[in-house]
Amino acid sequence: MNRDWQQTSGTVADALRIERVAKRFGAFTALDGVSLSVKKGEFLCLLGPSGCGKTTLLRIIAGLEAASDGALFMTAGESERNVTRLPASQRDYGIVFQSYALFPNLTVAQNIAYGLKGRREDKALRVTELLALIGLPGAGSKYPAQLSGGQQQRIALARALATSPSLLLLDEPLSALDARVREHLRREIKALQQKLGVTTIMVTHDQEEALTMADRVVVMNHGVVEQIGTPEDIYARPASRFVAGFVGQSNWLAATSAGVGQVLLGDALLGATVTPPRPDGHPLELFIRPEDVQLHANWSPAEAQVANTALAHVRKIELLGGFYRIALSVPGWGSQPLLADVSRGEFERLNLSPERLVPVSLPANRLRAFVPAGAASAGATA
Ligand SMILES: Nc1ncnc2c1ncn2[C@@H]1O[C@H](COP(=O)(O)OP(=O)(O)OP(=O)(O)O)[C@@H](O)[C@H]1O
Repeated sequence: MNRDWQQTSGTVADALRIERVAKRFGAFTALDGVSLSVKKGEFLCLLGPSGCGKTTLLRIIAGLEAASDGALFMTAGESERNVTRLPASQRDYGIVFQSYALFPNLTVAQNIAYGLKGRREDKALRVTELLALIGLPGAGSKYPAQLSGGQQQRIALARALATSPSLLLLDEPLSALDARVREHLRREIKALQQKLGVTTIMVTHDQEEALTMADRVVVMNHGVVEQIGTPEDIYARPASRFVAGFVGQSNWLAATSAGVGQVLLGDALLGATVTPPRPDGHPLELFIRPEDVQLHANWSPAEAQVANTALAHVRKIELLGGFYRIALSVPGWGSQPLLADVSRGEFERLNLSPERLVPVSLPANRLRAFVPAGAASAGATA
């Protein structure tokens, strides 16, 4: 047995383990101690803004770039292998890049068969199987230029899957396609990945893509991992100020800490999730999604007693397709702008109109407090 292989216990559920990987380009640190593991059969997305290091991490996993520090382990059967120094050609993965990267002078069938070894008839059989799998059964004799962008990317996917690799790496595979094709292919790739159960890591800067396709999302910023979680975790329970601001729409309200689980917003004490606790008077930024802001039809005694409730002025009403976005300001909370998203049915029930007063609540379990970006001891809610 190769000495790089070792029996492991408890980690074989992980297809890939990355331990404190760093990458430096001269004096610049592109990755700063990234650790994560990918479960067998999982679809993991690396999400982050341009330059955060996600492509560099994918290239290190592929062996196309060497890590400056740290280690990578891949699992095969019951064994885990240290692949940190293994050349790309000896790693078991298929890869799809943003640009289709098909050979223009080879037919679709020849492109797919490119990495396959063995008898000609076996290869032909495998190509037919793969073409059926990606929904292009008759395309084998065509050339890439005769296919649309979306079709070419499906061929690239078939080529990456041809050798049945244990790991599928996708580097922004949809970003060169137009929106409609992109959405369609998202669903196709996800369905194919689930059908084959192939462990997949996809790089994207598109949050919608990550949230709709991934089992877990790794949010990166400036070469570090900000949060790893399910799409629901990332969206509803962001672990840092950066994640909260990067993913989805959010309201940000300046407040100060005021005791355990409480904040002072304008003149009002509100309940909020503030962890770790901050000393009283510490500046905070309150975060709440527009769809979590609740509007009430009446200012009844029952509503008045709901915690975190006050009267708001309706400033502006916008119809954004399937829902209304209502701009509010609440004098009792310092009159900072506050957006609320309500469904069309809810909008009718509320009978809203500009300059009306409407009771508004910020549910304490959806109201999260972060230390403002750039403030000392940058902290986050858990
Ligand atoms: N070969 C290189 N030499 C020097 N700097 C590099 C090299 N490759 C990447 N970088 C730098 O490392 C940082 C991370 O790059 P990377 O391509 O991983 O980012 P990314 O998150 O994938 O962004 P994008 O979506 O724009 O590709 C960037 O600031 C980039 O300029």
